[in-house]
Order: sequence, then C-alpha cells, then structure tokens
Amino acid sequence: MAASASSAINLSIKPSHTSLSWQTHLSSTSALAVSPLSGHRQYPRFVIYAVGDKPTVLVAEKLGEAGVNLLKEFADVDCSYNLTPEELCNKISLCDALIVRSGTKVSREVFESSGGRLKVVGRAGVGIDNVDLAAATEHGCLVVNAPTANTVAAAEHGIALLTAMARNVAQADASVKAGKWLRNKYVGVSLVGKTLAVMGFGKVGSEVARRAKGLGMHVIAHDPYAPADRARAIGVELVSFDKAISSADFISLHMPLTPATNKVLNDETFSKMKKGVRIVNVARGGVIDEDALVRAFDAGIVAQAALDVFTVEPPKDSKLVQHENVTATPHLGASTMEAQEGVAIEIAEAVVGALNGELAATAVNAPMVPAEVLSELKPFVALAEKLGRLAVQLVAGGSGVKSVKVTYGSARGPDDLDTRLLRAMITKGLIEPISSSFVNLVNADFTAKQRGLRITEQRSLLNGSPESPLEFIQVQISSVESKFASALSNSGEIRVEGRVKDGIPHLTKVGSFEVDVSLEGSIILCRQVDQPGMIGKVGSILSEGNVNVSFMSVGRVAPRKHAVMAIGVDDQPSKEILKRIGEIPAVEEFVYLKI
Ligand SMILES: NC(=O)c1ccc[n+]([C@@H]2O[C@H](COP(=O)([O-])OP(=O)(O)OC[C@H]3O[C@@H](n4cnc5c(N)ncnc54)[C@H](O)[C@@H]3O)[C@@H](O)[C@H]2O)c1
Ligand SMILES: O=C(O)[C@H](O)COP(=O)(O)O
Repeated sequence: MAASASSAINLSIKPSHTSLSWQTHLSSTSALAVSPLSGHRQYPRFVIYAVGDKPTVLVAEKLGEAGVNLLKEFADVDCSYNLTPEELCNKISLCDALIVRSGTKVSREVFESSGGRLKVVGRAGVGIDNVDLAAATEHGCLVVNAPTANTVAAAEHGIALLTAMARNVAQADASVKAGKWLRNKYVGVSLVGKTLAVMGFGKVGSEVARRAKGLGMHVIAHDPYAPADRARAIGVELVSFDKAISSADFISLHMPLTPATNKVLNDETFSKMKKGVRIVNVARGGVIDEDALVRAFDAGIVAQAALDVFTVEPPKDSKLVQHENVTATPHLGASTMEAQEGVAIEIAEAVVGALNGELAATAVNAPMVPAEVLSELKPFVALAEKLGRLAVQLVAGGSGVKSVKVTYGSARGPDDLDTRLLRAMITKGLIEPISSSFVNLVNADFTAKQRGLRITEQRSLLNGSPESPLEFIQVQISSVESKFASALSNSGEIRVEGRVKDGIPHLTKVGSFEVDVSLEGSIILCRQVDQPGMIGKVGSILSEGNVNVSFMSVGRVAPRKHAVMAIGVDDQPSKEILKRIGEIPAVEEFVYLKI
C-alpha cells in the first residue's frame, strides 16, 4: 500500500463563478452581539448545549413564584439565597443553570468551579455588570437576561425619586416622625418648566422622558447610540454630553455601567454643571464617583441627589448616604410585584429554552441568529460540523492545525448569508475530536483564538438560484500532512467539500476526487487503481466483518487510473477487517474516519 499519489483533477471555481472573499480574524468578542431584541421570540429547537435527563437550576436570589414554577416543570430547582462566594463556587459544579439578580457576583471563579457543567446564567433583570461575561464566553456558558419586564418599574421609580427629592418627601417624613413640624425647612422646588437631562436614552430613559414631559418638564437627552427619530417621536432633543450636563436643572442617569460610563459623573464633569443641579440615579452606582459627589455637595454645585444604586451594595459607612441632601432607596427600581412576576417568567423561559438547546432571544454573549435564518441553515450547520470533523481527522502531522480556509458556495449576495453559525460549527468539528474542549456557539471564536487557529472565510458567488442559502461548503487545512494523501489539493491543503441533498449532509469532494457519500455513521476512504471488482472485494470483506454499508461512491481521475472510493458504514470495522482492506493489492491507501 503506497502512502500517496498525485491528484489529476484540479478543483477550481467554475468559470461561471465570480469569487468574492472576506476574511475574519477571529477575536473573542468581535463576532458577539448584544441582543437588540426585546420581548419573547420563539426559536426552533437547535441543540447546541449538552442536556442531561433533568437539569439542575440554582436560583441564587429571590425569584417570582411563577418563574420558579415554570422552572420546576422542567428541572430540579434549588432555591438557595444569600450564598457566600465560596458556597456558590462549591454548589455550582452540580448545576446546569444559575439564576441571579444584581446581588450575586458571578465571577470567573464561579465558571472555573463549575467544571464545565454550567451552561446558562440567567440574569433576572437588565444589568449584567455582575456577571463576568468574558469568563462566561470562555467557558462556553450562555448568559441571558430579562431586559424588558422591569423597564416601567425602573422608570416609575426614577420619577418617584425625582418628585420626592424635589419636595423633600423622605426628609420631611423622617422629621414629622421625629416629632418635628418644619414647614419652612422643607420648601421644595417645582418641576414644571425645568430642564431634565436624561443620560442614556434606552428603554428606561425613554420611559422616564415620556413621564417627565407629562409633568411639564423640558426634556433633553444624551445617548451616543440612540436613534434620533425615537427621541423626536417623544419630543426630546438629543444633545452632547457637555450640553446635557451644563444646561440641566435635573439629571437622570439611565446608561449601563461600562468602562466608558464608569464614574462618568466626576470632579471634572460636576464642575461643568449648573449650580443647584439635582441628580437622580436608578442606573448603576458606579456611573457616579461617589466621593466627587460629596465634594460637589460641599461646593454647592449639587443641591440634591436621589440614589437607588450604589458602587457597593449595600453601601457601608457611606458619607454620601448619610448626607442630608440625599434621598436613598435600596436598589428598588425593579421591585414592583408586577415587574418581579414578569422578570421571573421572562428569565425562566429563557433559561429553559437555552437548556433545551434553543437560541435565546435575550442572549447577551452569543450571536443573535433570527429564527428564519436558523431554520434554513439547519442542515448546513450539520454539514459544517461534519466537514470540520472529517478534515481534522485527515491530519497526520506538520505544523499543527493553525490555518483553515472555509469557502461557501452560494448564489446569494454577501449580505444575505450569515456565516457565524456555520463558522462556529466548523470550529466545533475541527477542535472537539482533538481536544477535551466543549465548543459551542458561545465559545467557538474564543476557543479558536486560544488555540491559535485562524479561520478565514471566503465566498464563491455562484450564478444559480438564491433560493437555497448555500450550494456547498469547502474546508481546507493548510500546512499539514495528511494520513490520506489523496485528500490533499494540488496546492497541498487538506480539502473536503460537502453539499446538502434532500436535507442530508453529503461529502462530495475529497482532495481533487469527486465522491458522494452521506455523512452519517462513519466513512472509509480508499484510493485504489481503478479496475473491475474493487467494490465487490471491499464490500465482501466488510460484510464478513458484519459491517453494514450505508452508501458507496467512486470518484476517479480516468478509467483504469486512480480512483477514490468513499464507503459509508454503520458499524465500526475491526482492526482485522481494516487490515484486510489495506492488503487488497490494488488499494494504495485508505483511512477510516468517525464522523
Ligand atoms: N435600579 C434598578 O432597579 C434598575 C432597573 C432596571 C434597569 N436598571 C439599570 O438602568 C440602566 C438602563 O436600563 P435599560 O433597560 O434602559 O437599558 P437599555 O440598554 O435599554 O438602555 C441603555 C441606554 O444607554 C445608552 N448608553 C450606553 N452607553 C452610553 C453612554 N456612554 N452615554 C450615554 N448613554 C449610553 C445605550 O445606548 C442605551 O440606549 C441599566 O444600567 C440598568 O442596569 C436599574
Ligand atoms: O438591572 C436591573 O434589572 C435592575 O438593576 C434590577 O436589579 P435587581 O434584579 O437586583 O432588582
């Protein structure tokens, strides 16, 4: 049995194709999108996460009863509140999903302690600043949130704080209860005609703006990412940061806590504000430099502040909380009966869906793939993974699998084919057979980058009908040796190509040889001198070994020259059977591949 042979057919893109290419240097975050969607969407079942018989869900903070009941229909539910970080780390290796609110830090240690079992973190609310998203992604753990159910509650609390602060409600209440009657001390300020700057014009910010307009305020907003037409529709002018803070009588904060918004109100920005400005914060404590706010009170810049959120919660020995011009609430923005019920249902549905293998509409660290795109790509997703598995099993040595080129043959325009899912599944197929990594849509790009695997994607634009999203997928691995030399293209890469036929993935090219074998079970690839009786010889050896053949096809260079036989088998042939195939005189090389 010889080790190699040269390929006689040159695989090239057909003359009718034009070639269009783009390259994706994979990074851990570039392909990930924060969900722009709100509300519930049903995605088709699409198993990406390993699912046990009955998963265990740890609910680490109080969750509305309806949500807990929904979880119980599907999973074993462990409601354990007030866990220390150590207790959480100890428990987590027994859990498939974790549900938290803002009071639990889901740190890198939590993911590391999970031993790979934790597949979903559900944040029963909006802010995900308490979840280490990078660590979640690296560990292939999906993070979902419940972004819509508490919007109105937070906006109402913002308005409650705004009006209570302006009329000293909390301070006056405390003094009356202390037996005092200080009518002159607690003279307030009016809201009507005053300028309110809404910082962060998202879901909560725009609801606050709407309500403040109803109170007769002049509302402006700052949000670098908000669409101007949404602001216009509510009658709000979008302005620069400096204009917003310098012209406002009241400032209400509604942006997420990010590196860009961390301590965005600080000594410098307080110094630009009008004297006597009043500040409301129902977003995140970290957007205000709390020491600078105390200094701004002392300097007479800020007259009052109403704060629902703090850098550290609960705040410890805080000069700020004790300040007489501060109205404080213990992170109550989302705490209405209605919001908590809604959030509990929203997160329970998202977590159950994710454990069932659905792609969550509220995924925070995975690409959002619309339902219709998913359903048409589904057979190609299976093909992509199988081609990755086949290609990597053909590698015999060389400099390691470092550079992989994927070509998608499609009649669709470049903007019409979302390849993130396909790329993730090819990556899964390439990496899982040669490592202990568990690769899914969440961590595929990250895992590839970690392993130094560069995947470039290229489109071969075909002339045919754009009805089907794809005609073929081709996977090429460069700078490696192959254990089946016929799998090498003329330019020396391992090359496999497949198509979907009647919904079933097929291998249609190996190196330069055209074959046609369905990618089910396993495959024997065998190169031989093309001569009569070869199919019979191999077939009878397999049948003597009780190996069922599901599919067989032969691709050849020319009659009586070299041919590659692809044989689909349902059962694993014994070593003895494989040896006997190799001993057939006309067989030049062969390989058995598990798909
Ligand atoms: N206190 C509570 O209980 C409570 C309840 C709900 C939400 N929240 C918090 O309120 C905030 C807003 O929630 P949401 O549901 O409206 O989120 P959202 O994502 O709908 O809106 C946030 C907005 O902030 C904008 N933004 C981002 N960076 C900005 C920047 N540098 N400057 C100005 N704007 C910026 C975004 O473009 C977006 O429009 C979050 O921090 C959330 O955690 C708190
Ligand atoms: O981001 C949020 O949704 C709010 O801050 C609510 O947080 P909570 O769920 O801890 O009340």
